[in-house]
Amino acid sequence: MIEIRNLYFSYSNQSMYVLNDINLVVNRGDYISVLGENGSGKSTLMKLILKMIPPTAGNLKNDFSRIGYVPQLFESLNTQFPITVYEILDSYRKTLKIKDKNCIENALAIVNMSAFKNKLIGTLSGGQRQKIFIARALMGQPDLLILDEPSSGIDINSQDEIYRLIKKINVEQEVTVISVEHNLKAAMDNSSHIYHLKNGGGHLCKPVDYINDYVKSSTGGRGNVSI
Ligand SMILES: Nc1ncnc2c1ncn2[C@@H]1O[C@H](COP(=O)(O)OP(=O)(O)OP(=O)(O)O)[C@@H](O)[C@H]1O
Repeated sequence: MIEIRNLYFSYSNQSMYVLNDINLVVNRGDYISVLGENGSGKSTLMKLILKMIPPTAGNLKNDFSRIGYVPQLFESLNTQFPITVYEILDSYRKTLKIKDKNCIENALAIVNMSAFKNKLIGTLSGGQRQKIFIARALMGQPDLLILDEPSSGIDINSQDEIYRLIKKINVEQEVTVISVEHNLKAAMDNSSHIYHLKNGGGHLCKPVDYINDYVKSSTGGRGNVSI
C-alpha cells in the first residue's frame, strides 16, 4: 500500500509548489493511471513514490518492497549500441544481484518475447523494445510496476498489445500498476482508478467518473461529446 498524506513538493530552486496538498492511497491490485497536462507534476509524483526525491512537507508511506520501473521509451537506450536483448537483461540481473539466470527466460516468457532474446535491441520495433523494458522491470518480481507513458512513440496496433500485457501483469501476476498516461482511451479501458493532477492538486476517481467530468467540462455542462 502507498499512503500519501498532505504532501507538498517544490524543487529547491523554486518558490512555488509543484505538488500542493496531495492525498492518495494506492491499494494492492490497483491499476492507477495518472493523468494531467504537461508540467502538472506527474513525473515528480513518480520520483517521490520511487524515493528519488523527498517530500518538502507531508507524509509518504510506501510498503511495496519490490518496485519495477519502465521509463519512457526514448530515455531507455541508445539503439545504435550493438547489444542483444539477452545481454541487456543479463546486465540488469547482475545489477539486481539475482543469481538464477532463469529470471531472464521467465520475464521474456511473460511478455511473449522469448524468441527475440538473441536479437540486437536496435533491430526491434518500438513496441517490441517496450516489451523488453517491461520484461526488464519484471525480473526482480516486483509487487509494484511504475510506467512512464508506456505507449509513447509506439504505433497504434502495438499500443493495444502493450496495454493488454500491462493489464495481464496486473491481473494474473497480481502486480499493482501506476502508469503516467497521455493515452486517455488506454487509461479508461484498463485502469481501476484515474488520478488527475491539476493546478498542483490531485483527485482520485473511477474512470467512468473521470469521463463524466471530462464530458461536462468539454460541453459546458451539456454532457454531449464524443472522444
Ligand atoms: N529538476 C527540476 N528542477 C526544477 N523544476 C523542475 C524539475 N523537474 C521538473 N520541474 C518542473 O516541475 C513541474 C512539473 O514537472 P513534471 O516533469 O513533474 O511534470 P509532468 O506532468 O510529468 O510533465 P510532462 O507531461 O511534460 O512530462 C514543471 O513546471 C517542471 O518545469
